[in-house]
Amino acid sequence: MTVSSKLVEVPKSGFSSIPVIDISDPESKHDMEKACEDFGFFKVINHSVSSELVSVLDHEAVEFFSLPTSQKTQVAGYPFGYGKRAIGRSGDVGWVEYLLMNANLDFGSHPFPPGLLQNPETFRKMTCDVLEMMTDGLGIKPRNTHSKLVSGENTDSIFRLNHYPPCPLINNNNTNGSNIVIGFGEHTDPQIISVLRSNNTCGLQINLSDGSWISVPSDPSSFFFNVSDSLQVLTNGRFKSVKHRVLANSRKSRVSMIYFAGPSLTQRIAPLTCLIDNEDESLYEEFTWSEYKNSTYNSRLSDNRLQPFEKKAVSLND
Ligand SMILES: C=C1C[C@]23C[C@@]1(O)CC[C@H]2[C@@]12CC[C@H](O)[C@@](C)(C(=O)O1)[C@H]2[C@@H]3C(=O)O
Ligand SMILES: O=C(O)CCC(=O)C(=O)O
Ligand SMILES: [Fe+2]
Repeated sequence: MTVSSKLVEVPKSGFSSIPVIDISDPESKHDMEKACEDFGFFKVINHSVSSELVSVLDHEAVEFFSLPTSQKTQVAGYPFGYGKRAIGRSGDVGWVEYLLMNANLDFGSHPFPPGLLQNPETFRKMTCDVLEMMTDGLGIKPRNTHSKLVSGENTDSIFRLNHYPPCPLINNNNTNGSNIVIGFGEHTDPQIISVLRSNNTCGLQINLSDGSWISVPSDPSSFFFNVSDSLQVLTNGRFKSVKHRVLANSRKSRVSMIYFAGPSLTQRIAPLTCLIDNEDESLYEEFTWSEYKNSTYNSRLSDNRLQPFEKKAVSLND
C-alpha cells in the first residue's frame, strides 16, 4: 500500500483565529459558544488535567509505538486494536499508525497500555465540564442536557492514539511549500465531541467555511475540542462539525491522543426542541447513534456522512 504526496492549495497562515477558552473562567461560555458556531473548534487552557498524567500518557503512547511491529500486530484488530496506513475499511490510507480502544471496556482485562486505559474517566470528566459550559453558553437548561449523553455507563466512546512517523516522501527542496503527505485524510468526527492532545509536532489542520485550511500550532499542555456530527444535529446546525486533517512532517514524529465522546447506541439524535420553534425548522431526520454509526463505518473518510439525514426542502409544488 502506498501513500502518495499530493499537490494542494497552500494553507492560509495567521493562527490568531483559533479560539482559546479558559475553562477556569465561567464567563468563557460565550466565547466557547461563538467558537462552536464559527469554527466548531477551540483550544482549552487552564484545565484540571495534571501535567504528570499527561506525561505518563505521552510516555506510554511513545513506548507502545516503539515496540517491534510483531508485538504491535499482536493487538491488531477491527474496529479496535492496532492498525497501520489503512484507516477504516473503505480504502482510506494515511501516513499513520494507530491504536483504537473502546473507552468503556474493563481496561484491566486486555493487553493495551495500562496507564492510558485507566484514564478515560479523566477525559470523560473534562468533556462533561466543557459540554456543560457550552450548554450554558447556548442558554439551555438543564446544564447537563448534552453532558448526560456521554456520561452514562453504556456510552459508546473511543480512545485513539495516532503516531505519524517522519515522512521521507516530503520533498524539502520544494520551495513553494505545496508538497504535502496526508497523515490522516480530511473528515469530520461522527460522535458528539472529540478531545485531542498532541506532542509538540504540528500537522493538524482545520477547514474554514471558505474552504481554506488553517494549521493548528501544537500545544502539548492544552486540549483541542472538535464539535462532531451528532452535536451539529443536536444544535440543528448552529454548531459546526469541523472538517480536519493531519499532514505528515518530514523530520519530526507526531503523537496524538483523542477521546471521541459518543452517546449510547440507542440514543436518539435529533435537533433539541428548545432550539427550534417547530418541527418544520428541523434540518435533520432523527436517527439513533447506532444507525449513524453503522452508516459511518461503511463510508469513506471524506464523505459527507450527515447528508443522507438532511431533511429535503419541500417546495410549494410538492
Ligand atoms: C474511514 C473510516 C475510519 C473511521 C470510520 C470510517 O469508515 C469513517 C469515519 C472514521 C472515523 C473518524 C473519527 C475517528 O477517528 C474514528 C475512530 C471514528 O469514529 O470515525 C474513525 C473511524 C476509524 O478509524 O475506524
Ligand atoms: O491525530 C490527530 O491529530 C487527529 C486525528 C483525527 O482527526 C482522528 O483520529 O479522528
Ligand atoms: Fe478526527
